[in-house]
Amino acid sequence: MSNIERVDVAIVGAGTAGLAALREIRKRTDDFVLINAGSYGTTCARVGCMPSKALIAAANAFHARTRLDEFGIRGGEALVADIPAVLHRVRVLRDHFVSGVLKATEDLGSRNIAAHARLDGPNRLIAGEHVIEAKRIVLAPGSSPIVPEQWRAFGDRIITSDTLFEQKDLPRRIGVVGLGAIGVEIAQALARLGIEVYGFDGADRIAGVSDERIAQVAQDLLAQEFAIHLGAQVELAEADDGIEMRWDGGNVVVDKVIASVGRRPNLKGLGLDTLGVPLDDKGMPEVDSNTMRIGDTTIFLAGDANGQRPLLHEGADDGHIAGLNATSENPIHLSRRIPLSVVFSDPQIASVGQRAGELNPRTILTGEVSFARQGRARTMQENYGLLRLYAARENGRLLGAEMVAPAAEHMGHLLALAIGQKLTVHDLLRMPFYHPTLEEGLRTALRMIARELPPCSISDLAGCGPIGVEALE
Ligand SMILES: Cc1cc2nc3c(=O)[nH]c(=O)nc-3n(C[C@H](O)[C@H](O)[C@H](O)COP(=O)(O)OP(=O)(O)OC[C@H]3O[C@@H](n4cnc5c(N)ncnc54)[C@H](O)[C@@H]3O)c2cc1C
Ligand SMILES: NC(=O)c1ccc[n+]([C@@H]2O[C@H](COP(=O)([O-])OP(=O)(O)OC[C@H]3O[C@@H](n4cnc5c(N)ncnc54)[C@H](O)[C@@H]3O)[C@@H](O)[C@H]2O)c1
Repeated sequence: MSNIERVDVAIVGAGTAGLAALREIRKRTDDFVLINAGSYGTTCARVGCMPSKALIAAANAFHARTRLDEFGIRGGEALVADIPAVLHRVRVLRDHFVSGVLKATEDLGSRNIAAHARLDGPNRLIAGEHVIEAKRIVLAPGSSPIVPEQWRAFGDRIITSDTLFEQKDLPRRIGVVGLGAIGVEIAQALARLGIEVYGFDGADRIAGVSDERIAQVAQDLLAQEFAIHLGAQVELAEADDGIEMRWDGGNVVVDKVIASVGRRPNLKGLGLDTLGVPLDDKGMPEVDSNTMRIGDTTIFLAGDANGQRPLLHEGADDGHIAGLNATSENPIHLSRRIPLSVVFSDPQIASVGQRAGELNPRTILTGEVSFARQGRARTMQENYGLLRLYAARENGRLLGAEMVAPAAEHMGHLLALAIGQKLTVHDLLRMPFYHPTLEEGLRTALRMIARELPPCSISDLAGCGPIGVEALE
């Protein structure tokens, strides 16, 4: 072991959260080290957000052929998905995104240590040959896919998001266990590329949707593309021609199984037990989400590793807050953004603000729109899905929304702004709704709530009732 190295700040993990912390820390001090185990380039760019979206885009492009006939365009059935080429493109894009991320650390020299770090008390880290004493420490070690122990016997026939994008080709039949964000996105993409997909979830709703109606519509739509079994406990067994998936109610043989049953914070071996703070049964300390501080220590836990909001933009915010606090004398408390999540299925599944399950049905008004007959959605042949808005009964303030809808990513952002600005349904109805747009569907849902509220003036323009002509609504 070398001598003790003393620094102001040590960052553990060069993922999105760690790099966001690094950006803040570099503005204030050069006296830091960054320690990263394994590959650089971040989970998001290497094996997460970006390669998954590249795969989804290819799948959606191929799937478009199934609607061409209805547009009057012939010959779509002759198109072929060249899976190795699809996967190659995913990796080319992935490499491009990773190379962009690598620039953030290339000039760090000896301040960048490639090693696994563990705490050895509140201010000390052991990282390979290095012993580092730091006044403040930002821990941002991320999370890893969970693979049930008994499945490990199936070797590389069990795929996770860590290995999916490395595949050179894909087999004919794939089981997907866990239909959260990852499972839903990947299962639909693979099905659209022509693979027989069998999806399972132990819960009774997909993609963590809390609104029962939205969950049902999402499930019905996705079930048109691949088999969905909910409330299913799946067991795997060796079969002559693959892996047999058994559940209460049936069995099917597949070639490979994707484990998408969640991700676990990388806390094992991190030495949190040396901090002298209470840990819960998962080994997680209490973390203040406005400072990212662990208890009253000088240690900050950011990103997926704290298990609070395992999303890219939230991890970046965590890192930013942790980086600020790791270089500040007095704690800086920052408020968090309006919750927003988007699952990139087609249609997209999104939630913004408070979810149905978090609200008291007696104190809210609900408005909804089905996109089945919505004008613009019909012109694009994307006329499916449902959006539900929740507003406070007492004053019409928008509280949240859940949706499975075309362009949900855009409506989700618009609604997040409205909720953040504490706008009411009447305020929203005063904005222009261009014709013909999907946002006109949003207006329908807003009007539904407005009808339950006392009128706010003689006319709030868009709030006046529907015209009653489908193509104009
Ligand atoms: C398939 C997939 C798709 C996703 N899609 C989206 C999406 O569309 N939108 C979205 O918002 N989010 C998405 N996410 C989630 C998003 O990728 C994560 O929330 C985000 O990448 C977490 O960043 P992080 O900095 O916490 O962790 P990471 O980026 O994983 O960084 C952690 C780093 O710490 C290192 N490390 C771990 N332990 C140690 C240690 N002891 N010592 C030193 N280094 C260590 C790791 O090797 C890693 O380099 C997706 C995730 C996956 C897997
Ligand atoms: N578009 C996005 O924003 C996006 C995309 C992918 C991932 N992510 C992030 O990555 C994180 C991890 O995603 P994920 O989908 O792996 O986790 P998740 O926790 O969202 O979903 C896991 C699913 O697996 C199910 N499950 C758990 N154990 C099971 C079992 N034994 N059998 C059957 N089903 C089981 C759960 O009921 C749940 O529906 C998410 O929390 C999300 O924040 C986000």
